[in-house]
Amino acid sequence: AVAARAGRDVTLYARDADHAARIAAARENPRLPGIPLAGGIAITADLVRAARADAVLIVVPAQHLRGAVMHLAPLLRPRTPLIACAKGIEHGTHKFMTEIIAEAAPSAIPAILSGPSFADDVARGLPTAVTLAAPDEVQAADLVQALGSPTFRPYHSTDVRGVEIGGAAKNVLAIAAGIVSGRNLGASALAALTTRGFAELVRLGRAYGARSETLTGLSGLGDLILTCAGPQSRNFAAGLALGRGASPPAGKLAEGQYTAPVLVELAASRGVEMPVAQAVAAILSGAVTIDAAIEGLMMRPFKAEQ
Ligand SMILES: NC(=O)C1=CN([C@@H]2O[C@H](COP(=O)(O)OP(=O)(O)OC[C@H]3O[C@@H](n4cnc5c(N)ncnc54)[C@H](O)[C@@H]3O)[C@@H](O)[C@H]2O)C=CC1
Ligand SMILES: O=C(CO)COP(=O)(O)O
Repeated sequence: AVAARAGRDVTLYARDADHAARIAAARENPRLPGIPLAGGIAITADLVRAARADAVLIVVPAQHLRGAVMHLAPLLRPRTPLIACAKGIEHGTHKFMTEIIAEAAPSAIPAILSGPSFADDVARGLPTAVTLAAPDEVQAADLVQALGSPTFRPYHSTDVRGVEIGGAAKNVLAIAAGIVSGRNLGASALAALTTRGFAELVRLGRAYGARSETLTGLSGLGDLILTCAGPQSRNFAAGLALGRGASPPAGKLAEGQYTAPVLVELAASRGVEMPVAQAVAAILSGAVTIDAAIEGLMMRPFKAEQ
């Protein structure tokens, strides 16, 4: 929808032919009900046709990115920008989204699009600002020109890893924010949790050489604020349910559930303290109860704020 609004010729690919046919007939994606697809958008289940593009946005969940890119790679023209829109870290390999693209499609140009942007808001054409990062600044700026419009404002960046860390970490922290709300711990606790969560995100980012303007920018602090604000976020909603002693809503992708254990492993491998993320991972694995995790966070030794 964004690319069409920016004047691009757009092909929307779905791997399931029946699903593609239903979207084409209804001119609406069932995952975004009530939002008509712009007339010019072509729908296909033919990957060869979809791959004949000047640039590709890949919007599969993080743990499925490698598989999707492996199918796509042999069909792409060399040096096609492949823009990952997923937020996460691959299990087992600890790889970020653009690292997976670089491995699975070595002749493509890896890029990442991230920032505070609920699909529903973006598709409706509500004002949105995001970060688009690629290793080469001219390439990143070209992609911004191709996708930007009066309602969608991408900022370009070359800090690919900083953008990826913000997007992956904020989902885990949003689960924690949801838990705090679900447990009725109050607005003060939610603000404290979000702020100390941000300190963790920054620590991990710094360990990877991320720029501070990225971590405090749209893809870091910006997306953390959005996702920790309420149940429109699926990650927050998952945490909210857990906090109330229920199961996360079925059929709603909460990437933070998959990212949490990998994020904790990654942080440990770099000697970075991430107690909130650690608590989320432990709650999700059943290693601790929510109340014990909260007590554990509050009982940590007092220290200087950093
Ligand atoms: N929905 C949102 O507001 C936003 C989502 N994201 C990120 O985008 C990523 C995807 O999320 P959503 O689109 O919301 O999830 P979703 O669950 O609504 O849709 C994911 C789609 O990918 C398809 N899929 C899964 N594996 C596939 C494969 N191997 N090949 C082709 N298609 C495959 C699924 O069938 C599904 O239709 C996540 O990493 C999420 O964090 C980022 C910003 C906003
Ligand atoms: O990443 C998002 C907004 O920027 C979407 O958040 P959820 O996946 O938690 O719904």
